[in-house]
Amino acid sequence: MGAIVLEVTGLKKVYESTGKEAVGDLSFRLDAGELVCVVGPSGCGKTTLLRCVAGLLAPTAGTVRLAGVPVTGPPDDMAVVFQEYGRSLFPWMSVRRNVELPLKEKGIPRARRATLVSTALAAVGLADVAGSYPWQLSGGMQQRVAIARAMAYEPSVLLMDEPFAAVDAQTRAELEDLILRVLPGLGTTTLFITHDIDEAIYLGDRVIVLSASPTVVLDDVKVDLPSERDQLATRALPRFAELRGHVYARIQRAKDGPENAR
Ligand SMILES: Nc1ncnc2c1ncn2[C@@H]1O[C@H](COP(=O)(O)OP(=O)(O)OP(=O)(O)O)[C@@H](O)[C@H]1O
Repeated sequence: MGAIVLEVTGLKKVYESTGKEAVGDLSFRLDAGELVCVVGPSGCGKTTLLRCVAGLLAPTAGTVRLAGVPVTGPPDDMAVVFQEYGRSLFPWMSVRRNVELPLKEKGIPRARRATLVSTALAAVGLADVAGSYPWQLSGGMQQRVAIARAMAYEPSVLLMDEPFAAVDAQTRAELEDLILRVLPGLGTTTLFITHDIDEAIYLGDRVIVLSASPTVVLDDVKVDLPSERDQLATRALPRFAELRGHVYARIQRAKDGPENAR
């Protein structure tokens, strides 16, 4: 494996307004180029974790390091794809402009921007709707625009917060395969949050299982399936079923809280 790209150490988050301890004590690391999925019971602090990693929320204790540098605000070389595609795209900007905007802010020259935008839109199969507006597209297409925007940005780390939770099952499978197809070529390190155990195993090199809140890491499961994944063949493998059973059992126990889950 490559160098450690993302390192979370002793992360704790207490929301001061309510006194709620959303994240208890989390530590894990991601190596260069890995796609690591995070699963856990509902309300266990997955989104809180992602916001702390993204530098959008200050942790109460602990650190997040990106290539060894502590994260104290949104890092330049990180991109985030949220679940709510409807709210993450600007409705008054064309698809092309939406994808281009962060590249402008990054200071990338016009010609290079045009190449990056065209390449990303072609990779997600949206080259022919570059001039359309987000509200003219289906939900799945809008989420593909958000993925293209993240890809074009060429981040060293990509964070995805239940990005496919709001699309139908068929679109979801297509978007999962899109991720598997495009990310390896970018060399991006990805933290992918999902509540779907099958999705976590299908996509991940590893699956990190979180306990109920206050959250700790219960398990860090290596997904030892062939790296070439296929919606039907991979999910039919006996090893896939074993991994699913293992993670499922972990989460069931995790619902009882960290002290009962080990
Ligand atoms: N801004 C906030 N202020 C106070 N409490 C919050 C805030 N955001 C989240 N919480 C609480 O922190 C806990 C963790 O919430 P979070 O959204 O991080 O969990 P989650 O695992 O992403 O949830 P889900 O699986 O339902 O998406 C919950 O009890 C939630 O109510």
